[in-house]
Amino acid sequence: MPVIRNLGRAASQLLQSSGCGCGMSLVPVRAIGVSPRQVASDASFHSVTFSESDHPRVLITGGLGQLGVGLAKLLRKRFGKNNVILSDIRKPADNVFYSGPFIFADILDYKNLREIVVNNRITWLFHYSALLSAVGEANVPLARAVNITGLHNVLDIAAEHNLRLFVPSTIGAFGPTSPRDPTPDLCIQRPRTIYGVSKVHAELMGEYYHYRYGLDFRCLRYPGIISADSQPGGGTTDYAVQIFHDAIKTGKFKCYLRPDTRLPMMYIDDCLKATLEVMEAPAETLTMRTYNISAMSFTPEELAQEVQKYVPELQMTYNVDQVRQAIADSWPMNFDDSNARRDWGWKHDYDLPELVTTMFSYLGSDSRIAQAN
Ligand SMILES: NC(=O)c1ccc[n+]([C@@H]2O[C@H](COP(=O)([O-])OP(=O)(O)OC[C@H]3O[C@@H](n4cnc5c(N)ncnc54)[C@H](O)[C@@H]3O)[C@@H](O)[C@H]2O)c1
Ligand SMILES: C[C@@H](O)[C@H](N)C(=O)O
Repeated sequence: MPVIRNLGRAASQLLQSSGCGCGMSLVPVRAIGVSPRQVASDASFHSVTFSESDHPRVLITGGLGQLGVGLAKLLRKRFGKNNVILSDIRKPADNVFYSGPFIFADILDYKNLREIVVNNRITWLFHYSALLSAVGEANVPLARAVNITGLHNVLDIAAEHNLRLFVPSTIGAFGPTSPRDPTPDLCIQRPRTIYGVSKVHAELMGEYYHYRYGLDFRCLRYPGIISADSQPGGGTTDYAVQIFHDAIKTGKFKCYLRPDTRLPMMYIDDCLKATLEVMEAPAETLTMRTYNISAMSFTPEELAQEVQKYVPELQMTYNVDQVRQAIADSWPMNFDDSNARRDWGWKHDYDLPELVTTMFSYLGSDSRIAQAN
């Protein structure tokens, strides 16, 4: 059992050399068939040290959802195709499979995830696996497992292997007792969805691991994200993507939120740009480890008016879904992201008109609109 012997040796060396005796530099390592042990956060038997000039070796979990494929594309452009591994528990489409490394990774399988990190010498991990707000309410036990147990696996592996870890949070981490207009970074967070509860837990656990074990944890609270070439995975803000597809295909859209429901939203390119920027920001510029980011806020009515500039005949009707409406009514209306703008220079590129123009230029080319012109 050489690995176990090494772990034991490292732990006892560290305990002996720990100056303050308070164990602050220890990271939690799970049992490998024996009782849990502690090893130095800079233990070298699993992690590989890279020089400053080397590219990170990246793993993206839950990478086949709305955001992961776009993130992989951006990171591969920056760090090289083979330095970015996309993973999920689903089967990738051909174009995704052939665009760069893809691997099966179930975040609930701790040992397999650990093996992937070790064998591929991962140094940065983007943890995208999650059940979003609406699907989470429909299956609370699964959401609890994926969003909370899965996060625990990722945190322990990241701490053990000195990874830089990005975990996205969300506007959904706030609740009805939070200030909603605007919502600052630090305020009451009492969300009423399992999704929101799990994201507050992720923020707090990540920050705790940062202060307790030195984990390089970075987190952004995303607004609802709008993308043209990927579908949302079952959230409350999905209507703002679907409206474009339905307007183009049928000229009609039935919205499940009330016309005056205001929520913060963002175009995917801004979201991914912010994610890379905060991961590359020098640690000393980060006065916090969890930041709000913002670009625009609109209601279904305002979005419809903007869409009607491209599809004037769009017929918008409303059939309110009580579950999603209650969620939206408890979320921020406007997001205060002044700390991100001050600390690491966050700046969005897309406002509402720019977003709508971009969506139609992606989706509109072989649509009814194009045929009519
Ligand atoms: N899309 C948004 O509007 C938005 C907004 C705020 C925050 N976020 C966060 O960004 C991240 C990515 O969001 P998304 O929209 O791409 O989500 P998504 O729902 O589209 O994709 C999530 C992915 O997780 C995978 N997954 C589920 N169970 C898994 C498991 N056991 N192991 C590994 N993978 C598993 C799913 O197969 C899916 O591909 C999530 O953490 C989400 O909370 C998204
Ligand atoms: C806002 C976000 O976290 C996600 N799009 C949801 O609606 O659940």
